[in-house]
Amino acid sequence: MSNGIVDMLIAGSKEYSVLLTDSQIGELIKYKDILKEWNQKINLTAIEDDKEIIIKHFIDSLSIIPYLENKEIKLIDVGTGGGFPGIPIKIAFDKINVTLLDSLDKRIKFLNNVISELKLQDIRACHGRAEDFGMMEENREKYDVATARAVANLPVLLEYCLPFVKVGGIFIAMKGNSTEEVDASNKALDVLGGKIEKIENINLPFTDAVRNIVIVKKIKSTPKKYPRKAGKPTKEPIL
Ligand SMILES: C[S@@+](CC[C@H](N)C(=O)[O-])C[C@H]1O[C@@H](n2cnc3c(N)ncnc32)[C@H](O)[C@@H]1O
Repeated sequence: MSNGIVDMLIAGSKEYSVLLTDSQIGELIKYKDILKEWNQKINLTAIEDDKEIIIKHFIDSLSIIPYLENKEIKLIDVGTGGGFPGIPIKIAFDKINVTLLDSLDKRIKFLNNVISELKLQDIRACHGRAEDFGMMEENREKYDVATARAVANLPVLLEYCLPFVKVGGIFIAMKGNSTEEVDASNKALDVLGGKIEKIENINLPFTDAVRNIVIVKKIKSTPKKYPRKAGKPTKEPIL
């Protein structure tokens, strides 16, 4: 294990007040190795360098932990891809119950392999589209938190994610510069039952990059007709 990347992981996560144990660090490094190995066979990430994986995938994923309540919450990560932010959050914050959702089955196979290799508990990887999954009774308004990073623009993401969130829960969108998307989201927020609680600008450690964390509070139940059928939210966003 290279000390350079371990030091980076420790220092970077500390910036977000996340103090990793030796065993959590070991799990993250093992996850990185499995990610790199599977990335040779299936497209999981364009980022292949160890340090870049640590910073742009792991530390970035951990940046939302300060916004989670410190109790046994249920979280769904929509469009999780290679497991971001859901898997680093699960590793660093063990008491959380995580559902990873993605529409590409080969990514789900990878995620199931990570879950079994790391012996992670209270986490499942599901193959499906947010539009279909969010209509199922067992998923509808059943989560305290929904997250999404690099999946779609905010009006579309609100339609994908708010149906999963209980009234009183939150949706956390991880964005670059979110100003235009936030401006375009008033109607979607109103229709789907959300309200922007805050937008945090945070610096990604070891880089000049600024990230926007958009926290949307679910203030009323989402009408049953949303999400609309698969593909419709992107083709005709609620604007
Ligand atoms: C650019 S990747 C981002 C992956 C990961 N969140 C990250 O930040 O590295 C977007 C992922 O969202 C998934 N996706 C896109 N639309 C989706 C939908 N409607 N329902 C579920 N997954 C979706 C894609 O299959 C892809 O894995």
